[in-house]
Amino acid sequence: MESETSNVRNAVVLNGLVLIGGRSTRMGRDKSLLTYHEKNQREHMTDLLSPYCDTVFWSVNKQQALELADSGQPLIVDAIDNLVGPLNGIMSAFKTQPGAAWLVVACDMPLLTSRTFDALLAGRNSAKPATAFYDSDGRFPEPLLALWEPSVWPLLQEAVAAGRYSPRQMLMLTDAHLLTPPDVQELLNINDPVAQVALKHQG
Ligand SMILES: Nc1nc2c(ncn2[C@@H]2O[C@H](COP(=O)(O)OP(=O)(O)OP(=O)(O)O)[C@@H](O)[C@H]2O)c(=O)[nH]1
Repeated sequence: MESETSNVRNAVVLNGLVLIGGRSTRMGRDKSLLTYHEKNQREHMTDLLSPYCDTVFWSVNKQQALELADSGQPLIVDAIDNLVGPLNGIMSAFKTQPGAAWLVVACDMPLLTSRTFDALLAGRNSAKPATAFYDSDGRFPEPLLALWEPSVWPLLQEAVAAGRYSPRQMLMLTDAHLLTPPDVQELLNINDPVAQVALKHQG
């Protein structure tokens, strides 16, 4: 009975969202256009998400929306006024399709593999507003790889109205279901050229 119930809950559309709308000020170049694998990060992440998702969207800022208008790539444009940061992408996705669940990933996690996504999907608890991993210190949720359920949408709206804009805070406030990642190294963010060079030397 339990598994039947969770199957019914999981019958909602699951979309992918690759966050590429950031400013990349620390990197000095658009992080989503960096190439660590055969394709740049925005395309590589799309390939990783595709097997799990009905449609994979790129979460873009308004300038990128103009540049990518003819790309054929499904886009979600930041639509929340005065909100800069990844939460704008997540909120805008729910605004577009409130009834869908969203598998959201940042573009700057080049070590992610399907092993981590398999674990997230296998550990999904759709009775909770979100499922995510503990980050490298093992105490807090990693904010930019998470599966957000439709039930989180009103909670996000309330939080933003109260002036809270951090996805990590959202996961904590909403009592997200948290998992231990199969390999915490895969959650590494590469935000600046020093980290990028260190990664190259490491690999
Ligand atoms: N759609 C959207 N995505 C964002 C926004 N800000 C950040 N992101 C994405 O969220 C992820 C994490 O971004 P951060 O590293 O915190 O910020 P950033 O702007 O990319 O980089 P910095 O300017 O160096 O802080 C990346 O995948 C970004 O592309 C935003 O305002 N809108």
